[in-house]
Amino acid sequence: MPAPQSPGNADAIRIVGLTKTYAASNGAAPKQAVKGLDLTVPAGSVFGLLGPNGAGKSTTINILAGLVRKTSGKVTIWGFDQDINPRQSRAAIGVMPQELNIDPFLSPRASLEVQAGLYGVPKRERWTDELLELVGLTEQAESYSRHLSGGMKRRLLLAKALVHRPQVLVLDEPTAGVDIQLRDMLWRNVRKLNEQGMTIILTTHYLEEAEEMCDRIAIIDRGELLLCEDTAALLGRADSKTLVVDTGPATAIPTLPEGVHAQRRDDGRLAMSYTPSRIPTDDLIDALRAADLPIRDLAVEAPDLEDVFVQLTSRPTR
Ligand SMILES: Nc1ncnc2c1ncn2[C@@H]1O[C@H](COP(=O)(O)OP(=O)(O)OP(=O)(O)O)[C@@H](O)[C@H]1O
Repeated sequence: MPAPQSPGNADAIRIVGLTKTYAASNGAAPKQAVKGLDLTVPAGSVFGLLGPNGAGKSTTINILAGLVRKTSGKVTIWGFDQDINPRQSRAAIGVMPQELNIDPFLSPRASLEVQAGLYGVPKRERWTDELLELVGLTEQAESYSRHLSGGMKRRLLLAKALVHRPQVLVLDEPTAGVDIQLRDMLWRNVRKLNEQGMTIILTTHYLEEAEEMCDRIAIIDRGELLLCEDTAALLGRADSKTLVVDTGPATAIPTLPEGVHAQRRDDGRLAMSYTPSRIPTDDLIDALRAADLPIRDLAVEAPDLEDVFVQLTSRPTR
């Protein structure tokens, strides 16, 4: 697949002042799902859009995909303003949705051909065989899609999102409820496509996955942006560490500096959580020595994205 052309600037997506209010229906009040969102996704990045349930992630993605009409704001995809150049901005993005919206009576090959037709991809520019190969559906190419397993349907959705060779690929919760093999296949493909120059945007509830895959992460909550940073910088924000020490057969917890939270883990090791900006690691070691505890082995556990997320939103992801 040829590397996507540059958008003429460094941003794959630019969102300015985006709002979305769903109209009142069935007695429910109008719902403002997105409240003035500003967001920029650099070209070539793997970008994570995270947030608790109801944060406005799907609404934002559906606006990018042209499936939901924004209330106000400006959305530019690969340099094309959605309002001024709707066709080009739509052609620059491919979306793998959460729902398995596949025509059960079409084969995977026919689904891809129909999708290519919808995007106006000329026959000679189609890459149906390559796509089937990419997602591992060559053998099932001519079967009815209704006979595919759930995992195979998801793979077909990925292929469908790619028929028009978009510069930006959006994956909405791509691994929710999928098995490890499919997850590995997805991430291998995502890495490959990204190496070829495609910008990837993904939402996920699995923070380890975001931490591993994304080089930049935005966290939104209640329709507003809480932060948008490189993953490494984001992880550096959490001012917490855990010192885990094998103190031998001892079970008592020694006197430790104030503010240290200590517990014995199931394997007998002493785990001490502390705030490194306030309590030097040395003070913990000194406290163990003062209590005559041997230090047979020790490890420092760094904070992960889950810690940062909970600190920022005061809620777990689910
Ligand atoms: N069609 C709709 N009509 C009315 N309200 C809606 C509609 N779609 C979403 N909402 C509301 O808008 C808010 C944002 O929803 P959205 O689906 O964008 O969040 P999300 O971050 O994707 O959440 P999740 O992680 O649960 O998928 C929620 O309060 C939701 O109930």
